[in-house]
Amino acid sequence: MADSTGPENHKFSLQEVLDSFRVCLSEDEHVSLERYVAGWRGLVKFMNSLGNVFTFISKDAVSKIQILVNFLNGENGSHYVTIQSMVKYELENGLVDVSKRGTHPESGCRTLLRLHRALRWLELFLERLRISKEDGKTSVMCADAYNESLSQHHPWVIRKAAGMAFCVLPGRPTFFEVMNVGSTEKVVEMLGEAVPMISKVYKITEDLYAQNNLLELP
Ligand SMILES: CCCCCCCCCCCCC/C=C/[C@@H](O)[C@H](COP(=O)(O)O)NC(=O)CCCCCCCCCCCCCCC
Repeated sequence: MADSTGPENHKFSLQEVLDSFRVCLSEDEHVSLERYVAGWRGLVKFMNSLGNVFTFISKDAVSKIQILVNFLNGENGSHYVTIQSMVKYELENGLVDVSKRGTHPESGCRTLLRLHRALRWLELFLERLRISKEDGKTSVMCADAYNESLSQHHPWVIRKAAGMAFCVLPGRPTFFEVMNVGSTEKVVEMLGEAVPMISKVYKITEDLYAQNNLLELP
């Protein structure tokens, strides 16, 4: 009998989540917003399964995901099919606050930029996890990845709170177990495939934002 439980109910695997970032790319390197957002949804679910201390992080991610979902389901949804079409549509129609926050504080472009910056953190963190040894500390990997990327965009108080959350991250064995991918070898293999895909999505988005001068949107 076919599995009728659907992706929401069957046992959570990080592999499926990371797959979203593979399938969000079309052959001509357009990035599907719906699948990008689906990837983030899965990541948030994973993060929530690690404990309540991460709620302040996931809340922010969830509200950003929701903003994008509203655009996707809204009357102009056809312009939000890919990140490329979203950028074009919002810029051509003056829907982005470019230098300071004004009439469009929650544009798709600035909202996605926040997730995009966090994707760089994810890429760096997963790569550290992939090459880590048995006694590797997830808190250190996470903090190093954060300091090298996302932290540069955060004020002191957020950096402090993030640092505290990292300290209570579960250790590498628990982390690998919660991923629900299988043996350590399997996890490493899965990460070996996922990280380059995430890098690719990151790079395409980064280039698109750079070409349109969108990397510092308020
Ligand atoms: C698994 C450990 C989770 C560590 C997550 C590391 C990221 C730390 C980010 C701390 C963000 C704190 C919340 C607030 C952020 C906002 O101020 C800030 C700016 O927004 P604004 O311009 O609208 O004001 N927002 C952001 O930068 C967006 C942050 C989005 C964070 C999403 C993190 C999701 C992490 C998913 C974890 C999955 C781990 C999988 C690993 C196997």
